[in-house]
Amino acid sequence: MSRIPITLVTGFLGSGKTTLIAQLLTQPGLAGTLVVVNEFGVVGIDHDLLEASSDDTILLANGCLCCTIRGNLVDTLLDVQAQVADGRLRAFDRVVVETSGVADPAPLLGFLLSDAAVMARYRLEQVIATIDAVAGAEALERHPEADHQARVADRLLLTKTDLVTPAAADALAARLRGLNPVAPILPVLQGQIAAEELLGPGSAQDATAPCGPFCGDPSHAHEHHHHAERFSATVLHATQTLEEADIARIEAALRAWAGPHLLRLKGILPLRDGRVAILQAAMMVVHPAEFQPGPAHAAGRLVLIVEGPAPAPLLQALEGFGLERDGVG
Ligand SMILES: Nc1nc2c(ncn2[C@@H]2O[C@H](COP(=O)(O)OP(=O)(O)OP(=O)(O)O)[C@@H](O)[C@H]2O)c(=O)[nH]1
Repeated sequence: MSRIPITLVTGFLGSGKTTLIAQLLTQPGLAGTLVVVNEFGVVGIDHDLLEASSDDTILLANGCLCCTIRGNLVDTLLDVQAQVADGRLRAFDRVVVETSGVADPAPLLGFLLSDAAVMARYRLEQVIATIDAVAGAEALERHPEADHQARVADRLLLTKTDLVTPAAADALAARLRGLNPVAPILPVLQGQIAAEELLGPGSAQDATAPCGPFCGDPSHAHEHHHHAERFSATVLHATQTLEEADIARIEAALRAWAGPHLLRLKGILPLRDGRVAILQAAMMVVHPAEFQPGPAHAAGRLVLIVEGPAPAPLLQALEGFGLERDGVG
């Protein structure tokens, strides 16, 4: 059974998460989506769109399902699977989770990645953050949650650019690039974006993104480390293919070091046998590596987002596997 991809949509209060998701749901490709939201109705669902409901899960006319988080996200994700299994809920092939605007997504990623039952049925595809061009800079300044949301995202969506000058939007984009040098920044008006542009394999596996976490173009002057910042983003390039046993050793090195200082780690490492190993971690959780058939000439990358500078002993250990730091911190 193939695992169901999860896209986490994070972003500060009022930054346009609901607008984005509601717009995505109108697109035919997303008909089999289950949307999980924090509060009933936050997806702004027009009641005409509602077709049926079971417990607190509602079926929208376009075929999407929408449910509210009961207890915690892990319980909800397992519960909806149980509902599908016993026929109470129609099957779904994608999950979009709208997190609370004030939630720090890093612990949430940790919970997801650490739950074996969830990870057996689902896979974390990507994290999208909406950043409000009007209020975003202040939110980043005042709220560590907003800062974390921007740092851990695979894609940053700059919303409400119609309400600010191009110079202000550029200044915020530059700031975001400083916080998260590896995520592409996409301006989105009223949530209007083609699902294909946004969803899909996710950056951890998306070696072809124009300038994503795995941007390999040396002409892109990413600033990967910021001494003045509390956090650093470090990108390591794979200079060689690896054996499965090497991946186990890399996981062990990461486990020895993971902790609350680790906001997020994502990696795609090519193996000698043509597969790739996908690594993901957040906080103290290092999810067991997943092995997939790799795209030909997959460019291996590992991105570390940590509080403080990336620890030298870990970088040294990773260097032993041919993972070389991209740029100087
Ligand atoms: N002008 C303008 N308004 C927008 C845009 N995107 C969203 N909005 C408006 O911003 C307001 C907040 O958007 P929401 O989608 O509810 O934001 P949210 O992140 O889901 O908010 P919370 O659920 O409170 O965290 C709504 O009134 C939207 O219509 C945009 O690109 N331009």
